[in-house]
Amino acid sequence: MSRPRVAISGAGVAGTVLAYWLGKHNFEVVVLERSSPENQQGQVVDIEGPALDIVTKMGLLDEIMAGVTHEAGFSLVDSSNRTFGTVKAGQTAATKDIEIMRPNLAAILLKAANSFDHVDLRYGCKIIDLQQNGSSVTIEIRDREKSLTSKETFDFLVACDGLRSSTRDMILPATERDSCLKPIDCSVAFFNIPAESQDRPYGRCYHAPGRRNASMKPMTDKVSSVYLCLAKYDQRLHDARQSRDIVRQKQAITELFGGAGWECDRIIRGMAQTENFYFEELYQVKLDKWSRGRCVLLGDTAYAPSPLTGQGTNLGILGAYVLASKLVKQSQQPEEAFEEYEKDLRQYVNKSARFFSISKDDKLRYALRDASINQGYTADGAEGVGDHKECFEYRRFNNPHCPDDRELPSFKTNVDAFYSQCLTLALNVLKCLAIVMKLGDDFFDKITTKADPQLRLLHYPAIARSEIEKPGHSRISAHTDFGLCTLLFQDDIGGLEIDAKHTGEFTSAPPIEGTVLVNIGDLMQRYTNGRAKSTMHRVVSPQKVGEDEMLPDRYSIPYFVHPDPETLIDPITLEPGEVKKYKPVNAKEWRDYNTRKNYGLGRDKTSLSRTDWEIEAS
Ligand SMILES: O=C(O)CCC(=O)C(=O)O
Ligand SMILES: [Fe+2]
Repeated sequence: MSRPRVAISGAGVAGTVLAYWLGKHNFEVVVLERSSPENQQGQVVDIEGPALDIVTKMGLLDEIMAGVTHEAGFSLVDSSNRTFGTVKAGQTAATKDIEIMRPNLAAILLKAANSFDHVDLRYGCKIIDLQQNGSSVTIEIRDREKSLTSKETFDFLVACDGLRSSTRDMILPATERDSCLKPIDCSVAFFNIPAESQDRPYGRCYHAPGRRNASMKPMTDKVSSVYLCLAKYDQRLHDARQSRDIVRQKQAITELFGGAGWECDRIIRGMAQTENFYFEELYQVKLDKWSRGRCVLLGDTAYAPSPLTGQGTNLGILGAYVLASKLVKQSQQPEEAFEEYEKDLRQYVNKSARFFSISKDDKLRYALRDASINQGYTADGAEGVGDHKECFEYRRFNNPHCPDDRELPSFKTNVDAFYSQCLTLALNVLKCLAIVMKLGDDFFDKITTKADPQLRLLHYPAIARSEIEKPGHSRISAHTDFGLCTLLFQDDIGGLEIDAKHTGEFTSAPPIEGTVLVNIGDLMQRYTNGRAKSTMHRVVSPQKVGEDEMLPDRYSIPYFVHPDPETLIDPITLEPGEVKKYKPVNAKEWRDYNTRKNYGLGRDKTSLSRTDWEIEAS
């Protein structure tokens, strides 16, 4: 049997790791890279979790360790370079154990892939057309150096030529080409500038007004690496990006960051001189399916989490390894191998799916046990047999039943990072609510200094429509949330419905890309003496259900915002003679009471009678 012949477009991290593993298993591999070897771009990347195990298996750990940057940690600085906080390496996600310059990592991986005779790396080569039939893919390759165009046939093709992959455009149907790129309204530039003594040992990060951020990391004695970021859409930057004109891009950035404080003027002077300059508007890539026939997508080309997550490299390495292992097992049925690769890897791309995919016994090791520590796993049926869901509750202070990063690689780190972002957003949402309710804009600040809100990862397993539409059944039945407010993140399956005025009439609240839904909770209703009404909501069948009449898995993440535990929620009256509609409640007792009630966990131990706690549904 002849060995399988595979084309890989893109010699980045994912492409070279794949070439290595397929080469090791005797595949004939042709890697096509449009740029030249010395033209590898990129700044610092982290390697962690399963990706670290993979490079270790490749025997590359020592070489990678020799090339790591030596950053002692990260300081937050003000406009005069005064430090107002430092986080040492290893204490946070900001400085990882293994941080390496992307071009250095790429060179190490490339050398490893190149060690096999039957791996052929071709630079300056671009795929300009492709055709596939049921058993092979024929691609037309343009070799820039030789000014030649040739056609070659392969058993399959793997596209991993980046976020804006042109090979992907040839593989996907026209309707999906642009729609898979999701802008996140954030632009970044990175480049190196001459080092100065203050650049080490700590990386430094400076926030300037107007959603601007400048960060610097120590690289070598000679150079430091700079990141500039604007966290909003900007027309000038957008036009400059579209023009592909580096002079114009540098000009737009100079206008934006010149005079912004800290070392921004030094940075701008350095940027004017630097050759290694990269500027990009950030996107995520999201696709329902990563393969078409004999062609498959890998790494950022298929699933780009955006560079801000720091996960792109790790997912690229992991994806390449998983794809190689499936192809080695099933080289004669690549379509099946592609499906298995996708099934396995999606768990890592969708972080909450990662937790729910472990065995039920393992999940139960992290079970929620105590209402006063509302944290841990709850299985399908725990909140009543009519609901069809499983949850993992996560808190920042009371978090004893959470798998650590060794038990479930990267899980806690990822959820933690997301949790902090939610907390910042939640406190800002509360501020807005306080302003509109004329309570004074720091009203909620005073009662959220040690707040321990609850992030809930929710999984609604795939289920037949007939099952969910039986009387008394839903994905989650109609209810109000019991905290102050809830930030609700949903995937794109749909099915959430809302009855904001408690009239019994529900309207659909479909997911809107890039938005977060905010529910008012019962505690806010009590606190505002009924001025703000808690949002009644439920999750039922989505408006469109596939021909098989099955509801697919649905994932959502509510973030329930609770005040400091000792807060007394005594209704605020604003009008003369206004009568309080609710008795005062202690925030912790309220939270415990409702948790116990929802999960049927033990008896109510408070002195108040049940009626004191209930909040009317109308
Ligand atoms: O999954 C959803 O969209 C809603 C979840 C929810 O309402 C809850 O967990 O309280
Ligand atoms: Fe809810």
